[in-house]
Amino acid sequence: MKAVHFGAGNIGRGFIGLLLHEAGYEVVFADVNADLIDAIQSADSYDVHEVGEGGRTKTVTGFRAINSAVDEEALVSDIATADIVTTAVGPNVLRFVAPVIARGLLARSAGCAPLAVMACENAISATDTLAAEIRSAAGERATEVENGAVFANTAVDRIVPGQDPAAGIDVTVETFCEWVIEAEPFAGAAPVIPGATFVDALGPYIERKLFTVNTGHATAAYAGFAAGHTRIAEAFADPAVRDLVERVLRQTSALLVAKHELDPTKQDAYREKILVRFANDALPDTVVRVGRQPLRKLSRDERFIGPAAQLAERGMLTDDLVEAVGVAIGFDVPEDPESVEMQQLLRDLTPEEFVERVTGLSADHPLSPALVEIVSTR
Ligand SMILES: NC(=O)c1ccc[n+]([C@@H]2O[C@H](COP(=O)([O-])OP(=O)(O)OC[C@H]3O[C@@H](n4cnc5c(N)ncnc54)[C@H](O)[C@@H]3O)[C@@H](O)[C@H]2O)c1
Ligand SMILES: O=P(O)(O)OC[C@@H](O)[C@@H](O)[C@H](O)[C@H](O)CO
Repeated sequence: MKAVHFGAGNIGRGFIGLLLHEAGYEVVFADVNADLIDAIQSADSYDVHEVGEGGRTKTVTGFRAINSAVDEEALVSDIATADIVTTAVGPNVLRFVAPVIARGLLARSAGCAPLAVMACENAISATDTLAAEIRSAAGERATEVENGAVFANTAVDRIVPGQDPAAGIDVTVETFCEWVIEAEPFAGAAPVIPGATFVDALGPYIERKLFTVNTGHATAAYAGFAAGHTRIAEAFADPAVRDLVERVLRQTSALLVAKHELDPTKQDAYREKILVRFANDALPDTVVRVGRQPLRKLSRDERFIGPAAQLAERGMLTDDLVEAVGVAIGFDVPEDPESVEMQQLLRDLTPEEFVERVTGLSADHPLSPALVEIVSTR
């Protein structure tokens, strides 16, 4: 069995690659980072170090690596004979990996089993986005790629921080992990991945994950950055940062309970477990990594505006989320291109224009006035 995985970075090596290996797949990592690909190609194994309570070290073997920027033919040939294609490249990169996946799908032999395609990104319906890009890349042959693949959305949860360059290709991760995959597209023939959970409806899972783990994480990052902290655990130990995170997550939990009819007690327990994960001092995670790409994080369906807009539409409280957005726009990190662009937009646009451009909300949306006000005060 073979899986081609795009993105040999933190989550690629530290989570998806590990679980696919444990499920018995040969993993072919595809990445555009030449140094990383060289390092993976010259290794026979790498270690995934889980840190925190009960942490263990797991070893991954049986992988190969392809530089997808220079060796597209090899990649097409591996996709043509693979069972699974996964991605962990970032939601904005999906359109760049779609054409080669389309080529690989079109190169498959007639009669071979459909290729399972699963995007493992922090975004709602990321596989649907990837599928649309693959169909578009296939042009007139879109029906052929559609018939040759099963596209399944997923939700992935494991905090994998940036890695110490001295660690080589080994990865340090938290002990917790959860990979939830929608079962329905497989029509009863889902791949066997013991570390993953297949569910009938992914919607509640991805929103619960993105609007709890990621909303809280980003709030800790932006408030931590504003308070001068470097590491997430250090930021989260700051009572003012923790207070904002807890308030924000009470608001997103109210939405999740109301919208998905989650058991409030279970959602409280889920939230508390996440707060413990943020406090994991053994995890060398930074506010700069967690806050990365603030324009993506402040976009319409993402971790702040997604829940806040839905709360506002339901007439529910949004003040803590709006406060967090006000803190987020202070994220000023010269090495993060989206942070630089956001600061430029703040200088160039009126608050009304900034809110419309960045959040995608029109002026008549019930959340817009509060956002315009918070942007005006910064
Ligand atoms: N790190 C985490 O804690 C975590 C947890 C859950 C989900 N995620 C999600 O996983 C995805 C990846 O995050 P990450 O933290 O692993 O990032 P990362 O930067 O460590 O890894 C991304 C990898 O993708 C590669 N890449 C970029 N463009 C590419 C292309 N065109 N083709 C092939 N490879 C390409 C990069 O070189 C890099 O190695 C994101 O969507 C993120 O939100 C991350
Ligand atoms: O990957 P991003 O940029 O969408 O979000 C940063 C972190 O919040 C994220 O990577 C978490 O560590 C992860 O989502 C935990 O499952």
